[in-house]
Amino acid sequence: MNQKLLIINPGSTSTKIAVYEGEKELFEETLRHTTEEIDKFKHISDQEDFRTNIILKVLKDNNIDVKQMDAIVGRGGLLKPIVSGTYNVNDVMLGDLKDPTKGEHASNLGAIIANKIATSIGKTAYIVDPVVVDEMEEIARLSGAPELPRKSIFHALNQKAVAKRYAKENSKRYEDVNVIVAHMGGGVSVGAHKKGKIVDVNNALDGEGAFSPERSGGIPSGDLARMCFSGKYTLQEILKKITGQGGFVAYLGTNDARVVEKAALEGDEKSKLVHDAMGYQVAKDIGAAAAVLNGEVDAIILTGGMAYGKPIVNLISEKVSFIAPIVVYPGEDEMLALAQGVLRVLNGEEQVKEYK
Ligand SMILES: Nc1ncnc2c1ncn2[C@@H]1O[C@H](COP(=O)(O)OP(=O)(O)O)[C@@H](O)[C@H]1O
Ligand SMILES: CCCC(=O)OP(=O)(O)O
Repeated sequence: MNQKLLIINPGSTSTKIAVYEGEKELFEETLRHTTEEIDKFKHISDQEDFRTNIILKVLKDNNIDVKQMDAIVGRGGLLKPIVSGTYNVNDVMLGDLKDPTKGEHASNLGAIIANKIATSIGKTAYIVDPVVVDEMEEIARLSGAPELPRKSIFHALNQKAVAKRYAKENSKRYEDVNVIVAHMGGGVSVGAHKKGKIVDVNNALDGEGAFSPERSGGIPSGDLARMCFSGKYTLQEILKKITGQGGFVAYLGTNDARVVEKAALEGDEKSKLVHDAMGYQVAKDIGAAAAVLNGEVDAIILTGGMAYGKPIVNLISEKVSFIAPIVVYPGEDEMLALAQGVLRVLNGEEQVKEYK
C-alpha cells in the first residue's frame, strides 16, 4: 500500500504544504508571506507557532486528518555541511536548527515543524537534501581571505530535482550531463552541475551572487566593512541588510517579484531598473558557471518562483542563450523530491542517514 506523507516546505517568502500518497500528489497549497508578516519576528525560530498554526489550519480547512500520515517530511535547513540524502530528524539536528548562531533561514523550520507534528501522532520526521548539501570542489572553496572560505548554502533540493528531471526528459543520466541551474526564489542560487555533482554554487543566503527579492547578494566588501564600523548599525541590522531586507525589499519595499514585474511593465522606471539589474546579475553568474564547466554545458535551467515571470526569463535568456539551450521549469519540484526521498527510505531502496 502507498504511504501517506505530509510535506512541509518553509521558504523565505512562503510556506508550501502538500500531501502525497506514494508519488501521487493529493493536495498542495502555497501560502505567501509579506515582508511585514515575517519582519515581526526577531528570530526564524520565533516563527514556529505562526507557521505551524497556518499549516494545521490549512489541513483542517481541507478536511485532511494529520493522524492518517505515515511520515512527515520537512525541508532541511542550516546544518553542518553534509552529503545529499534523506535524514531522520534527531535531537542533534534540532539543536543546531534552533541555535541562531549557526545561521537563520526559514528552511530551519522544516525539520522543527515536521518533528512537532510527527511527535504528536507518534510517527517519524525526515528531511531531504537540506540547503547545506556540499559537493563543492576544493578549488571553489577558496575566497581571497583564507579565514573566510566559501560555503555551499543554496536550494540543493530543487537544484538536484530539476537537474535530474532535465536528464530524465532527455533520456540521460544525471551523472552524464553538465547543467547550470539558476534557482530564482526568495534567494537566488546558480549552481554548476558537473556529471552529478554541484561543484560550485553561490552562497544564496549570505551575500554572494545575484541579489534577490530579499537578499543583497554580493556587495562591495570594503564599503560593507566601513558601514559595519560606522557606529550606525547593530550586527543584527547589518545582517538584515544582507538577508531579509536586501534586494527588492531594500529598493522597493516588497519581496513579491510579481509586484515588481507589474510596476516595471506599467512604466515605473525604478522598478524596471531593479528588476532588470537582478536579471543581469543572474545572467553574469550563469556565465561564471559556464566557465567552471569549461563551456561544456548541456543546458541552462531557470527555475524557482520567479521563473514564472516572462520578462526576467526573456532578459536572462537573451544574455546567456549563446552558452547552451535554455530550459524553464517554473516553481520547483521540491515537494515531489521530498516525497521521493522519504519513499526511497520507507521502501528500503536507500539507507536513511543520521545527522551527527
Ligand atoms: N507568476 C509569477 N511571476 C513572477 N514572480 C513570481 C510568480 N510567482 C511567484 N513569484 C515570485 O517568486 C518569488 C518566490 O519564489 P519561491 O521559489 O516560491 O521562493 P521561496 O521558496 O523562497 O519562498 C517571490 O518573489 C514571488 O513573488
Ligand atoms: C538558504 C538558501 C536557500 C534559499 O535561499 O531558499 P529561499 O529562496 O526559500 O529563501
